[in-house]
Amino acid sequence: MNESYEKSSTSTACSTPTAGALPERHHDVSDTFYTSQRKGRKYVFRVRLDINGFTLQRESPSGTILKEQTVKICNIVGARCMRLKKTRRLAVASACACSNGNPNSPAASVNRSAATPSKCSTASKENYPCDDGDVSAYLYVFAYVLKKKSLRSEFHRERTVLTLRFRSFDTFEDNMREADRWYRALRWQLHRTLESIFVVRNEEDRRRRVLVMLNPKSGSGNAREVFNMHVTPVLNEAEVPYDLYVTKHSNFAIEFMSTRCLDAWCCVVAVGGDGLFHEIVNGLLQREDWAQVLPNIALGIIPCGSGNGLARSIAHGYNEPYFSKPVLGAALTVISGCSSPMDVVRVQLQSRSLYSFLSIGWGFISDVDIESERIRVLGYQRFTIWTLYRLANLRTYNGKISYLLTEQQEPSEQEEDTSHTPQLKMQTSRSCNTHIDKLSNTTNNNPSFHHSTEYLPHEFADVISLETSINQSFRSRCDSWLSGGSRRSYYYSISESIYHSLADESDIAVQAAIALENRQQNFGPTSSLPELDEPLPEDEGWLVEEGEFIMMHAVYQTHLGIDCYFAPKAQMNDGTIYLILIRGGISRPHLLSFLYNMSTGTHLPEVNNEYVKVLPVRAFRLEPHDNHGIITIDGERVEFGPLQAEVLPGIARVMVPK
Ligand SMILES: Nc1ncnc2c1ncn2[C@@H]1O[C@H](COP(=O)(O)OP(=O)(O)OP(=O)(O)O)[C@@H](O)[C@H]1O
Repeated sequence: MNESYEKSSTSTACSTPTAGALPERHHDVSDTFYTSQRKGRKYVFRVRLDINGFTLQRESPSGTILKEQTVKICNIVGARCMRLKKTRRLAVASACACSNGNPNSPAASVNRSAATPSKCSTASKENYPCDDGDVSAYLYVFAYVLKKKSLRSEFHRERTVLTLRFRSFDTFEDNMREADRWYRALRWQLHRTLESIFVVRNEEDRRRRVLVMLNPKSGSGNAREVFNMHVTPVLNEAEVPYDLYVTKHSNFAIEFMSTRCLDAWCCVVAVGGDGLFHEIVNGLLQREDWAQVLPNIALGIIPCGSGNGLARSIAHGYNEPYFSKPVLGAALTVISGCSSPMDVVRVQLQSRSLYSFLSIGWGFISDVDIESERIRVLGYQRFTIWTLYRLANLRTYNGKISYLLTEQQEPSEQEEDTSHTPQLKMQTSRSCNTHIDKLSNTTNNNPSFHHSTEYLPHEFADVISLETSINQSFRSRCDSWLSGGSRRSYYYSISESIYHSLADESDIAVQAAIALENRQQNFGPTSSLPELDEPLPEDEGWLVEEGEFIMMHAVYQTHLGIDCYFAPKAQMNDGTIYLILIRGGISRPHLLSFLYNMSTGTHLPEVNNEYVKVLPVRAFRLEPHDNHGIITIDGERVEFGPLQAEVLPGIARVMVPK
């Protein structure tokens, strides 16, 4: 959807172009625009931008308001001021049109200009053919609005471009100043809704960027294409600077996160599955300075794996549509600037301890998760197929599970109210495309941008792909994000980068794993549990379940996968592990019904019964009596044997939708 409005040449308000920043207490802007349609009818619009977003009021000639539309600030990701690239024919045909779908309309041209944008500066005139007679400046506002196709259908996000055309003044420069004033007002409003994690307290602080960690082997192996095609356009629209690292082997992300200086980044986004996110969390908690780093770095995920339990749980928890465009929703989450505390579970195995954000499994579900790896090529379907196979060949496991029940708590109110943080300065508060700076030669406020390659150690330098940067030109960014396959863009395309994945058994991958194990020290919060080989204290209320089990699954997010609504009561930071036990002896139809209903979250009994139990706990210990079986943590296989786990409420921060 695109909407285009032209600034009336008879505008009344705010018609004096102002070059500098807006005064702090006056960031609302309003003006009169008009649209005209093919049949020649003109509509007058009052357009206002304030803390709520854009309000567009259509007026009758007598000044009565006929219709009001809003584009909410929470749905707006960014804006661009540009000079429209068009041929003379289009210039004539498109004047002031706002008709949707009109190929000649400026709005329709937005999409084309996204492909070859006319960078709006005097210099750009030389590079791009412009209609010399048109001195208009355009403000394109990008929003992703919640829509429903029909009453019955699910909500989905639809990209909307609102186009405002400024042409009250005789020169392009003056019109651009006016467009830029609106642009700055919008940036101001957008920044007000950001959390402190995305802002710096004073101008001396180092500018920080988004660290993107991408696993090219996630899911069906198309994470790079997904990122290029669906994520970078959104990051660019929102002017979010980022650095992309493509993992070379497993444990790459652990190594990176645990050993590198992370000062350059305000958040880490995993483009992959839960396994990659697990590596990121564990890498961070293997740092000696974890206590300083963890609260100051938000963690995000773009779902490209085969399970995607965390991404689904985040979307579910915030009523964000997931199924139509999961990657788009996650990309919008990343740029939302919002984060929430998230529980992490500390797991003690016999040989080491590690951290988990999703689940610990023993038995049926873990068997399916790991054994179905051999049919990974089928994507998410591999789980369904292997579930049926395991059901036909049911196994039971003998063991003892001890646990400490928890009181159900309200989620902690740790989120700061940062909606009004005027003393803070947004890290990305200056756009590289604020052409007005070039036009008016205002270099004084130019912060010195640090390109993060300066923080790169040599061994990682070859995997960075300089996809985008706030100080690169818009043109080069477009080249890089438009298509990994296009000829023009291949210089920037990561598919042409020197990245080569390494097989797990390759020398480098093996050496990396050994180095990691040798170096592995566990920092992170200290455990409140006794050592794994020590008895549990009798006076602390530990309870025990013992015997034959089909499975034990401990979960702390709502979803284990996109359609596995496993723990409906779980919340991101409720300090609770949901321990779900299925005992041996359960009938196959009962088990089948449990498994079948997992997709709707109706598989758990209201009241625990002989075979199925749901136990909200804060810690537990698993002691298998067999010497074989599969144990998974966050869907990844770990050593088989006894383990114990305890919840660390809200110690990490995860990026969430607005
Ligand atoms: N370049 C790589 N080559 C091979 N394996 C890798 C590479 N990068 C990461 N890995 C490993 O791949 C494993 C799985 O990755 P990831 O979680 O991203 O995808 P997935 O398993 O398909 O998704 P999910 O965990 O949601 O099921 C991780 O444990 C990680 O260690």
